[in-house]
Amino acid sequence: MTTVQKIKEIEDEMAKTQKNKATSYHLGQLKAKLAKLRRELINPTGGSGGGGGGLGFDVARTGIASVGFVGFPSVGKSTLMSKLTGTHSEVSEIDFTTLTTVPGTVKVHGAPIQILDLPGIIEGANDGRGRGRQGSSNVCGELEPLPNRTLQSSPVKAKRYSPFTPVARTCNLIFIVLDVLKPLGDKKLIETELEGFGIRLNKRPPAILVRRKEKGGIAITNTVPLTNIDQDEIKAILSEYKINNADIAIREPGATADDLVDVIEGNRVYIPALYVLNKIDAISIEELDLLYKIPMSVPISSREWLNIDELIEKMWETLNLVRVYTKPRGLAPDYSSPVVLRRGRCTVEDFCASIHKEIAKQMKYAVVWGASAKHSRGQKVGLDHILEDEDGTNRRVPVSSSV
Ligand SMILES: Nc1nc2c(ncn2[C@@H]2O[C@H](COP(=O)(O)OP(=O)(O)OP(=O)(O)O)[C@@H](O)[C@H]2O)c(=O)[nH]1
Ligand SMILES: [K+]
Ligand SMILES: [Mg+2]
Repeated sequence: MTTVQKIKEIEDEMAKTQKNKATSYHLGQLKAKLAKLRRELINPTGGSGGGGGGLGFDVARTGIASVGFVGFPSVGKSTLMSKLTGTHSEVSEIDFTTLTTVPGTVKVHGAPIQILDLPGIIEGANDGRGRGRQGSSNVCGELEPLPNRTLQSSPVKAKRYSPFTPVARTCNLIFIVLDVLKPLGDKKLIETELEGFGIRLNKRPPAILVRRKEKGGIAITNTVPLTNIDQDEIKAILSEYKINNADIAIREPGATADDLVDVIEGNRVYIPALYVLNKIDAISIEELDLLYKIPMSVPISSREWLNIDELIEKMWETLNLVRVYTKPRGLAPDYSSPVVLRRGRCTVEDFCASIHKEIAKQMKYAVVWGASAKHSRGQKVGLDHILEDEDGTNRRVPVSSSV
């Protein structure tokens, strides 16, 4: 039996098992088994991660942040990418027009952001057409066009896997591009596809600690009520992973068995996602009103260039970047090309490192003004000072250097 067949078998069994006290141990076991099989699929040779590996598609990465366009064929990913970045990516009404990842760059508020136009998601891993999964022959990411997918096919019968999804794991933001003229169920199918690759959308890592020990058995503590997972499930999962001695601390409200599996597997990536609802030029105002109810979504028309400003603003907010303007001594700050840092990695040291790795070593202090500084005329700060968006700092950070 192939891994894909084994996965299908477990999924079928889970679908027909009702969750109750008597079945929770069994369900916990199945969830852990499923996660292990999926890991094999991401990374067939074993080992860690699945950050792309042999299945990924190498593309030169530029800019401080990247946005990957994920979606079924012909939803308008390339139309959007081409117009947004000015980089040509073939557009046509024929499905699977884009066969490799096409990178481009768009400058938003002075920050260069890489856009990755990914090929349309493929269906049919179960019947052997989902290339890239079974062997290593697909490492270059080349694909032949496949016949049009059937829109009505049920999610259980037609599992869709794309060998390009691993690229999505490395993005800072994912645009799930949907065609508003097609069934909304496609949203769920894409989410499931990405989840299968260890991608968690619009979610934080669960606050669950698993500390393995040499001996002493299993000790479970929880600071929140366990509403979605019970002791049997926890035990089944631990046993499936052959964890016999460990302290488990659950602090995540509403933690589930899947959360626990995620923590044990450890190779999950947590990426924000926006749902880009394309082709609104082809629907009525009443239908448009309904679309606005979908959380984290932006209705647009890439062909008619409608509502793109809102999309760019949402993209900017969600990327949560920190711009730092540098100021040469005696001159006005340079507002045109900020140093762009990512939230959580935006100390003065990170700032220095992004210019030159030697700078931090020589630096005694930096002068910073803006939201993170105490006074408007500038504050002397050390390497560990955390910068805020639109802060300014002196360009000649090293006191001694000859920059
Ligand atoms: N009505 C309408 N059609 C659009 C819009 N955006 C794209 N299209 C059309 O949809 C078709 C597919 O567009 P592409 O940009 O090639 O779609 P894609 O998602 O890149 O497709 P693949 O590369 O095959 O996965 C083309 O005929 C486009 O002209 C839109 O906003 N409105
Ligand atoms: K297309
Ligand atoms: Mg395309």
